[in-house]
Amino acid sequence: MKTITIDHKNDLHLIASCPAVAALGFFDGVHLGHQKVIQTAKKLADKKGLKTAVISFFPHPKEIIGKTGERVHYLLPPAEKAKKFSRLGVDYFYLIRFTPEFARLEPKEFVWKYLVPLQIKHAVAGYDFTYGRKGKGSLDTMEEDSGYSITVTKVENVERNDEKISSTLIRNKIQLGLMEELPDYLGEFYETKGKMIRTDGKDELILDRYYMIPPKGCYDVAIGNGKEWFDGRVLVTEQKKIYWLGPPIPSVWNIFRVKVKWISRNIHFIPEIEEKQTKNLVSVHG
Ligand SMILES: Cc1cc2nc3c(=O)[nH]c(=O)nc-3n(C[C@H](O)[C@H](O)[C@H](O)COP(=O)(O)O)c2cc1C
Ligand SMILES: Nc1ncnc2c1ncn2[C@@H]1O[C@H](COP(=O)(O)OP(=O)(O)OP(=O)(O)O)[C@@H](O)[C@H]1O
Repeated sequence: MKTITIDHKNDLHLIASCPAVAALGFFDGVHLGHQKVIQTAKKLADKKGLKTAVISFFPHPKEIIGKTGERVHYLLPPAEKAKKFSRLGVDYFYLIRFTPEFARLEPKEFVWKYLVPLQIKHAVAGYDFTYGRKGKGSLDTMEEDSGYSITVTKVENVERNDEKISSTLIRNKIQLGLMEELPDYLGEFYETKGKMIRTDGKDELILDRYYMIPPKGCYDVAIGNGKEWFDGRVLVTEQKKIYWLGPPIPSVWNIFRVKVKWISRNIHFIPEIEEKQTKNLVSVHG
């Protein structure tokens, strides 16, 4: 898969792309609803003999046009989103820099300045996808906006428990520490990346940017070093610091860079007691 970052300086006619079916949207977390949209685009592309593209944005539109200072709690950094797209069989990931200037484009301007030069022949999105200034464009307006050069497919909502799966719903679950419920929405456990560092005799996990950390509590997790997974427990403190609680990690493990799969909140461990104990931890390495 080719990732192409686009800002207003790019001349899109010079980008080496092929005619494609594009899935459109922000796709934070690449949850099961997003996967359905991308799989639909892929199937249609295969049928039409075209490439599959995802057109997305960064940062999140809310950070640019929302109330000043509004912070979006991202589920995944763009590079991890890209890996998930690649696994779904996407050929081109066009990542457009969302700027105030870009947000002001009228729906038609977006279609003619971006979709047409990128050779998008067919667009796929969910019912609630919008584009252009004040989100005035939708799949219902895209065919006309493009002078009927782009056809569209609207994907039915993917639901769980009578509710539309959404990035917002997943963010809310994480904020409540309901990590064990996430596979129902993501199709797998929530996975984050970071580094494990030793500070004051304790092993602290520092997540990379653009991931969410659940609230204060003890969690069962699995950490991965790229080859294998190791089960253990972490403590998340009020200040969102994450400490490894054990069991001791085999010393042969290179654990500087780690993946962390958040499995469930462990209600048998009380954060206050664990926090006191971490103060006495000397080493968790075997
Ligand atoms: C060219 C363009 C301009 C946009 N301008 C606005 C805007 O003025 N206000 C707004 O709330 N959203 C704006 N958006 C964001 C869209 O409404 C929408 O959130 C975005 O395309 C992602 O779709 P999704 O939320 O369905 O994933 C714009 C999007 C595009 C592509
Ligand atoms: N549950 C779903 N079923 C089908 N399509 C979906 C679903 N959720 C989102 N989509 C579609 O996937 C694309 C990306 O959507 P978007 O990033 O807005 O997801 P979202 O989960 O609704 O996010 P948020 O909660 O931040 O609004 C859009 O085309 C959107 O319509």
